[in-house]
Formats: sequence, structure tokens, C-alpha cells
Amino acid sequence: MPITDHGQPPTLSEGDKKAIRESWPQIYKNFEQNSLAVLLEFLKKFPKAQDSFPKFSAKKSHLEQDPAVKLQAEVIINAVNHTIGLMDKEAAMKKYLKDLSTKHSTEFQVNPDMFKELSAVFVSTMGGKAAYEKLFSIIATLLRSTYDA
Ligand code: HEM
Repeated sequence: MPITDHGQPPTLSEGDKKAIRESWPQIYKNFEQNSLAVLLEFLKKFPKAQDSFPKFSAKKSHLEQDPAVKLQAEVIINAVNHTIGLMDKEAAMKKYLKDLSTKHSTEFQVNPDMFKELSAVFVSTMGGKAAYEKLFSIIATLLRSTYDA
């Protein structure tokens, strides 16, 4: 199933939440490595996305050593971790992501098509579990939501 970023976002079943709660700690335990791997893979696939991050090293071949890249990767995975922590509070989870969307659309002004692309890299890193496809479709749809409004 591809990541969706339009329309009604999927709902996480109790089974989805359980699958995420059981597997996420293994991923988050190595949050520095895992988040960096995701961000580097994303930037490799979508080199133009790097234009959104003028703070990153201009040398695309040395990105993995750039502390600003590592920090940004951690910011992203911590936001995913926070979202997972709000899975049982759907309204709060949506508000958190919508506020984050507003920042991306007004302050950072990044290309909204990229949320689903970064999400897809995340999901493939996590073994492509169906529950994560739903979670990241929620994330991608809500991060995009203030662009479409
Ligand atoms: C899963 C998807 C994503 C999540 C969870 C996420 C999360 C975040 C968070 C938590 C921040 C910090 C917000 C703050 O300062 O209060 C941020 C900043 C930012 N994000 Fe994202 N983001 C995602 C995808 C993307 C994508 C795809 C792009 C660009 C292609 C992007 C570009 C940026 C930029 C430019 C900033 C500001 C960086 C700076 O401090 O200079 N984000 N993001």
C-alpha cells in the first residue's frame, strides 16, 4: 500500500497501535542511526529537497558527517515518536501534526509533495509494516493539510 497524503487519513485500529507499540522501541532505541539513515536516503532520492535546508553542508557527499543533518534527523524522528505517544489521543495527535504543518507551509515553505516521500523512506526502513503505512499516511496527510486548505 502506498503512503497517502490526501483526503481522509486512515484510522489506526487497536491492532495497528499494538504492532507499532511493540516494534517502535527497537527503532527508537537507535534513533540517531535510524533517523540519519532515513534522512540521507531521502536526500539521495530527492536531491532538490536539500534546497530547503540551507544550513546543511553544500557538499552532498559529506552529508553523513554534518552535525546539522544529524540534528535535523533527530528532530524528525522525535516528532514521529511524539506522534506515536499521542496515538490514543486522536484529537491531540491531529492538532500536533496540523500545527507542524502550519510551520512547514508558512515558515519553512517546503514542497508539500515531499512529506509522503520522506514517509515512504521511513516505512521501508521499518520493514514496510501495514501499521506504519497507516501511521505515516496520517502524518503525511496532516503535514500537507494546511497547504491544501
Ligand atoms: C515525516 C515528515 C516530517 C516531520 C515529522 C517533520 C518534523 C519537523 C519538525 C518537528 C521540525 C521543527 C519544527 C520547529 O522548529 O518547531 C521541522 C522543521 C523543518 N522541516 Fe520538517 N518534518 C517532516 C518532513 C519534512 C520535509 C519532507 C521537509 C523538506 C523537504 C521538511 C523541511 C523542514 C525544514 C526546512 C525545517 C526547518 C529547519 C530549520 O530549523 O532550519 N520537513 N520538521
